[in-house]
Amino acid sequence: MAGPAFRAAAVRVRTPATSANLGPGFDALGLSLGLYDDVVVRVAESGLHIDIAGEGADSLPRDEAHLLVRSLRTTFDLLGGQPRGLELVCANRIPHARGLGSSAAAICAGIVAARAVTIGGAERLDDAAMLELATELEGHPDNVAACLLGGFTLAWMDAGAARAIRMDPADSIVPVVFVPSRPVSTETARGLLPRTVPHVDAAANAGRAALLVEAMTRRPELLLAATEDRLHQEYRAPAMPESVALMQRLRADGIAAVVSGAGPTVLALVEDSAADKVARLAGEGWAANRLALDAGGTSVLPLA
Ligand SMILES: Nc1ncnc2c1ncn2[C@@H]1O[C@H](COP(=O)(O)OP(=O)(O)O)[C@@H](O)[C@H]1O
Ligand SMILES: N[C@@H](CCOP(=O)(O)O)C(=O)O
Repeated sequence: MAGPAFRAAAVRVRTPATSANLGPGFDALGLSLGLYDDVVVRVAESGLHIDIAGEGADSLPRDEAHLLVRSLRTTFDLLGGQPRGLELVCANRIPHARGLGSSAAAICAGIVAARAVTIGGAERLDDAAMLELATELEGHPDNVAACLLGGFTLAWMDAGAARAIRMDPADSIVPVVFVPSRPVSTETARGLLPRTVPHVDAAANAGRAALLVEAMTRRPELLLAATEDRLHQEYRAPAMPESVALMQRLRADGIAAVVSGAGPTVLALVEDSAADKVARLAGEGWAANRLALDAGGTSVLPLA
C-alpha cells in the first residue's frame, strides 16, 4: 500500500506550557499557560535537520533522539508512513524539567505538526486519537490534555484510553510562576511517590479536587482551600525542599500556591490586582513571572 502524501509547504505549530495537578488533581487537572514553544516543520527530500533556539539549544540532541522527532515519527507511522526528509526550526521558551510541561509541549507539537503536514491527516487521526497518542508518549494525561485543548482541563483514563474535557477558567485568575534555576525531571519526582497512601489522605484529595473545579471556573475565592493536596507535594519535598517551603510560606499568607506539575516550579493562582505584589514575594533565586491563561492549546498558525 502506498504511504501518505505530504504538503510541500511548511507548517508552524505553537504549543503552550501547562501546569498539571494544581494541588489535589494529581494526573487529572491541567491549566494551559500563555508561554509558548514554536516549531516550523517542513517535509524535505532527505535527511533530518534540526535548528534550535532558546531552551535546550546547547543540550538537546539534533537526531532521532529529540523528543519532538520521536513524537513526529510515531505519529507518521500511525498516519501510514514517514516522509523522506524533515526540517525543524524550534523556538523554545518553556523551561525544561521545571514542572511546566515542556515534554508534553514537544510531544503535542510533534503530533499536531505530523497531522498537519500529512494530506488527509485530520481524517486519519482525530482529536480523541491525538489525546490518546500524546498520553501514551507522555505517560500521564493531565499536561497533554491541557496542552492540546487549552483552558482548564480534566483528564481521566477509561479502559486504558485517555479522555478529557475542557473548561474555561474564570478570567479573573492570574497564574504567577516561580521558576528555580535547578531542574528536577518528572521521572525523578514521580519516583518519590509512595505506592499506597492513607485512605484519609485520598478522601481529603477527592473533596478538594472536586471543589477545585468549582473554584477554577466560578468561585476563585475558594482557591486556597481547593488547592490543598496530600497525595504528592510533600512526598516530593526531598527533591525540591525550597519549592515546598516557598509554597507553604505563600499558603500561610493566604495565597493559593501549589507545586506546578512534578515541580520544582511553584504556581500561585491570584487576582489581577495582587499578581505583581505576589511575584515579588519569592526573592532571590527564583524567576517570577505573571502569565496569561491560554485558551487555544496547541495550534497550527500561519507562517510568519
Ligand atoms: N522543546 C523540546 N524539544 C526537545 N525535547 C524537549 C523539549 N522540551 C522538553 N524536552 C525533553 O523533555 C525533558 C523534560 O521533561 P520532564 O522531565 O518531563 O519535565 P517537564 O516538566 O519540563 O515536562 C527535557 O529534558 C528534554 O529531554
Ligand atoms: N501529574 C504529573 C504531572 C507532571 O507534570 P510536568 O510538567 O512536571 O511534566 C506528575 O505530577 O508527575
